[in-house]
Amino acid sequence: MSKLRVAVIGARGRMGSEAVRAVDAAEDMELVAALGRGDKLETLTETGAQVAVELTHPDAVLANLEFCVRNGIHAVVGTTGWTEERLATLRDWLESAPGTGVLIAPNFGIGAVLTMRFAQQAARFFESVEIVELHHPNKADAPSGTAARTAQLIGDARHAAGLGPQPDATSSALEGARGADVAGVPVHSVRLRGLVAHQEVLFGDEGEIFTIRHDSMNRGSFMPGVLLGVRRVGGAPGLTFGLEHFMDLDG
Ligand SMILES: NC(=O)C1=CN([C@@H]2O[C@H](COP(=O)(O)OP(=O)(O)OC[C@H]3O[C@@H](n4cnc5c(N)ncnc54)[C@H](O)[C@@H]3O)[C@@H](O)[C@H]2O)C=CC1
Ligand SMILES: O=C(O)C1=N[C@H](C(=O)O)C[C@H](O)C1
Repeated sequence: MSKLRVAVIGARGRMGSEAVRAVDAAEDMELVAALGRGDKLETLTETGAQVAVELTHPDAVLANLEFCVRNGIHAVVGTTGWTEERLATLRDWLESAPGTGVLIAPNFGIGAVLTMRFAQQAARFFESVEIVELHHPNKADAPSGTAARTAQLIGDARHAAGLGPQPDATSSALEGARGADVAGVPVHSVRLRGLVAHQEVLFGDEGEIFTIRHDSMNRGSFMPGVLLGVRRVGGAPGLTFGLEHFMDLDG
């Protein structure tokens, strides 16, 4: 069986270098290109890449994906910074490229995907909810893509269940003290040397607290998810948002 021809964009970064190693070690894949900042995207077409793994920066990801989609190269994207407007732009490009698939995974960690699912399930049962995400201090964005996605899923579930805003009597606060409001959920971002990627979702109601916590101790933890995405994205034309769509969570 022929191997999947895979490229990594952002190959010299923390995640990209790990992805290069993982793709290289996968028996069903061939690493055909490892692009860093300043390298030409044309290398992707010249090397016949079938799937590109995109792990760069929110400012760079759209241009890289435009090139991939216009050239029929499937993409597995870990880069953060997605807004509805950016997603709409990407969907427009994909409409003109039937057969091309893009997976955007806010988090490739299996435990992080489960955290999001469990938080979504728990949302309607608790009056209060807050998210604390904790990352290394070199991270470019805050809140994390994972926390933003988790908050959105919780906010949507609360709305669907008819829950109103959560109680909060704060009438005076230093700016930022209550975190960022994402879909009605306060999100607090910690940046601390020594951390990799961590998240706590705290649910509260009268007399009980329910906490869901996930810790990525190293970036190797993301690689099974990256490889799953690479194997599956070619069979999923259009935009897939979230690795859970390639996992049998209810099985
Ligand atoms: N979805 C997930 O599970 C994960 C996502 N991330 C996200 O992945 C992204 C990268 O994270 P890190 O690897 O920690 O960052 P990093 O800063 O270590 O690496 C990014 C690399 O991309 C390069 N780069 C920037 N612009 C480029 C361009 N136009 N073309 C090619 N290379 C370019 C940089 O020079 C750098 O080497 C971030 O958005 C981060 O939040 C990080 C970890 C897990
Ligand atoms: O930058 C990181 O490190 C991570 N970014 C992603 C995010 O913003 O959610 C995924 C993970 O948290 C690590």
